[in-house]
Amino acid sequence: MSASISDTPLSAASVNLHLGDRSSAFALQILDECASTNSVLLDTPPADDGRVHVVVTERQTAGRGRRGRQWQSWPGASLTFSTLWRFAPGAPVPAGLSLVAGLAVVRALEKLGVSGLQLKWPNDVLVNGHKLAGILVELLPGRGRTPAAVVGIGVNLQLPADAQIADQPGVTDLGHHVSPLPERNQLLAQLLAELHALFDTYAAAGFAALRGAWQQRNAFADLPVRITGEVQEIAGICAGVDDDGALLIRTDTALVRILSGEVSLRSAK
Ligand SMILES: O=C(O)CCCC[C@@H]1SC[C@@H]2NC(=O)N[C@@H]21
Repeated sequence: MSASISDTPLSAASVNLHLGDRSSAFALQILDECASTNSVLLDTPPADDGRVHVVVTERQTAGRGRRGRQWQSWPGASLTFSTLWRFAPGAPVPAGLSLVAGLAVVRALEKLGVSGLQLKWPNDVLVNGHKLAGILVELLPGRGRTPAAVVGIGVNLQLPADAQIADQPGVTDLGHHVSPLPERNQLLAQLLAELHALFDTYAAAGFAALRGAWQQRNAFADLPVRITGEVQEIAGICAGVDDDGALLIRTDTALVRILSGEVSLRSAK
C-alpha cells in the first residue's frame, strides 16, 4: 500500500487545477469538520448563482446513509462531499438521479484506473461485492419552481486496519484496488467532472440515455435477488432497470417494478 492518502490536504486551488476549464462551473467550500455535508447544503442552501455548489469535509460527525443508517468515515481515509444541483423546471429530477450519480462515480474511478466496479441498485458502488462508495440523494424542499437535489457521496479511500463499519460487513477501500492511490483533490475533480457530464445528459434526455451504461455494471444482472422494505418481501430474478430507473424483478408470476429507494436489495443465492 502507498503512503497515506491524507498527506495532501484538500485544496480548492488544486481541485480547480484538475478541473481546468470546467472549474468555473463549481463553487467549492472546504470544511475541517461538519455534522454532514448533505446537511450543510440542505440547511443553508446557497443562492443560485448558476454554479454547482460543493461542500467537502475532512471529518463528518453525523454522516448519514440511506434508510436512516449512519455513514462512518475517518479523517483522511475517506472522501466525503455533497453537491447541490438545480434543474430546469420539468427536468426528470427524483427518480433516476441516484442511479446517475452511481454511474458517474464508477466512470470517474474507472478513469483513475480502478477496474471491476459494479453498481447495486439504487446506487451503491461495489468491487467484488464489497462496498467502495455510497450515495445519498436528498431533495431540497420548498425552493420555488426550480427542482434541486443534494447529492452526497462517500468514497472509502484507505480505511484504518481496525475500522469497524456498523451494518456493513462487506466494505472495501480504494487502497485495495488501485496503486498508487489517486490524490484526493484529483479524485474529487474527476468525480465532479463526471457528475456534471452525466447530470447534463440526464437533464436533457432522461435516464433512458444512460440506462444501457448502468445495466452494464449491474452487480445483480440476471441473478436471484430478494427485496425487503416493501409491504411484502419480493423474490425473483433481477431483470435490470427501466427507462425511469425503476428496478425490475421477474417473479414466478409477474414483472415487478420497484421505484422506491427505501428498500434493501440482497442476493438470494
Ligand atoms: O450508502 C449509503 O447509505 C449512502 C452513504 C452516503 C454518505 C455520504 S458522505 C457525504 C454525504 N454526507 C452524508 O451525511 N452522507 C453523504
